[in-house]
Amino acid sequence: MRMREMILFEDLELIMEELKNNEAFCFSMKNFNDLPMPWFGLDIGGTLTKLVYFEPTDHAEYMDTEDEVQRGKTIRHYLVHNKAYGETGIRDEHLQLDNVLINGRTGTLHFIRFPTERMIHFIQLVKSKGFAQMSSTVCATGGGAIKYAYEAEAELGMQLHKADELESLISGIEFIAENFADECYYYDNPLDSENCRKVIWRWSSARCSTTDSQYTNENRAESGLQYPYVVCNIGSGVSVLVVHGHNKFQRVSGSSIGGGFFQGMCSLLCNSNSFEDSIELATKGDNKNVDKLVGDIYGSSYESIGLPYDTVAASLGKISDPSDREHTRPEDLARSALVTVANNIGSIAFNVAKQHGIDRIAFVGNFLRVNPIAARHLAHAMNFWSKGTKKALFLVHEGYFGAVGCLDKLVDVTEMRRLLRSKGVNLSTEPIISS
Ligand SMILES: Nc1ncnc2c1ncn2[C@@H]1O[C@H](COP(=O)(O)OP(=O)(O)OP(=O)(O)O)[C@@H](O)[C@H]1O
Ligand SMILES: CC(C)(CO)[C@@H](O)C(=O)NCCC(=O)O
Repeated sequence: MRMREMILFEDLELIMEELKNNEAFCFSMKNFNDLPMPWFGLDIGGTLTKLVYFEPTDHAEYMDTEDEVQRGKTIRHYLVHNKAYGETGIRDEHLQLDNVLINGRTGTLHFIRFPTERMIHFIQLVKSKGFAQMSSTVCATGGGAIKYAYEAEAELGMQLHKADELESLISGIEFIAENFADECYYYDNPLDSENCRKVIWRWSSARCSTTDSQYTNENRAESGLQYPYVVCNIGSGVSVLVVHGHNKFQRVSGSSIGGGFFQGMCSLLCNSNSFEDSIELATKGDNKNVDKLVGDIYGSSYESIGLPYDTVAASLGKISDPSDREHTRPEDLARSALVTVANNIGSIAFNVAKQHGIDRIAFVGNFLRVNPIAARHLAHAMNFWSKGTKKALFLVHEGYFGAVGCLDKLVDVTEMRRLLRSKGVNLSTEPIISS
């Protein structure tokens, strides 16, 4: 088991080195030759579980077994024909990606999410629908891949291919952003309601070109997320990573004031029952009614240190007196919670980017789902504090990169097999070495 994880996640170069230097180094590719269709990537997070289903569309070319084709049909019937599963499962149809090439196979990526608190129920559902008996490849990441491993593996009688959540996150970002030109965007004039525009940011080409009317087609969007770049993942909690190259990254900072904190605050302060309700409230609110601004303290900007009049000086600073509570609107409180979380994360991400001399910061995670207010605040904060030198980038598939990335680990395996064969290395078909 250990050996399999090593092969899956260690750097390919390292394995090649090992093989060159140690003739006795022998391992089995049996398990990798045999990655039965269909493939699933599962990211079991602190709040949401993200399920990515890769549906092959090239059966004829690959002569999949009748069994595999049949399994595909059964899963399609349940997963792809529905947009909602029970009361809490949702398929994000607008994110579906067709003609994706993974591990040498072409197919469609489907994106599904449900609350992690339903995980045990999900395992039971998979069992009751008979999906567990079907041979398939399930890659899993996120804290829940460890926490629920026993239940999943014992109840379903299948083995999860486990992957580290941050490795998967970066792999997923790079895989999607390299393959889908319209994935990445930034905001021009983020806090200007009249002139705010989303602009596509090309990962690798020098030109921005799109026909999608929601985006402007500006040729001045130059190059995309080249190395190094910062990733700020805003899930339940926040992780900030510096990425120096392929498979080379470091988690340099984090914060517990993230998406979980926002929803917790809205639940307490505004009786909000869901993230969507909290966002709706925040959209109607004005944080200036409850937050104390620099202008409220100075009567103007604090120019000598560059703090504008409308910068929040103290979150919730206008409602410290108990008598203020009666007049406080839930909408304003929700907006304040949103802006506070966004500003705090913006400040951490900016300091990381500054400390490491990096200009591009990609913000991802489901806190940004249906949440342009937070994204625009982050964009403004990066722009303002860096005097326009650092850019906040956003990605369309927001919270799904971990799930895609753990699937994408299969690509490395195929690539490794190809490389080893090209070097004339004979692979053993003995069972995998453990230890
Ligand atoms: N439908 C939703 N239900 C609950 N939270 C949602 C929903 N949509 C967006 N969110 C926000 O997304 C956050 C979770 O984001 P994400 O799925 O990226 O993280 P996670 O993987 O659950 O957490 P972590 O990475 O910290 O383990 C929530 O805390 C909430 O702020
Ligand atoms: C614990 C994880 C990595 C789980 O995804 C995430 O929730 C997180 O980064 N939380 C913030 C922890 C911190 O304060 O650094």
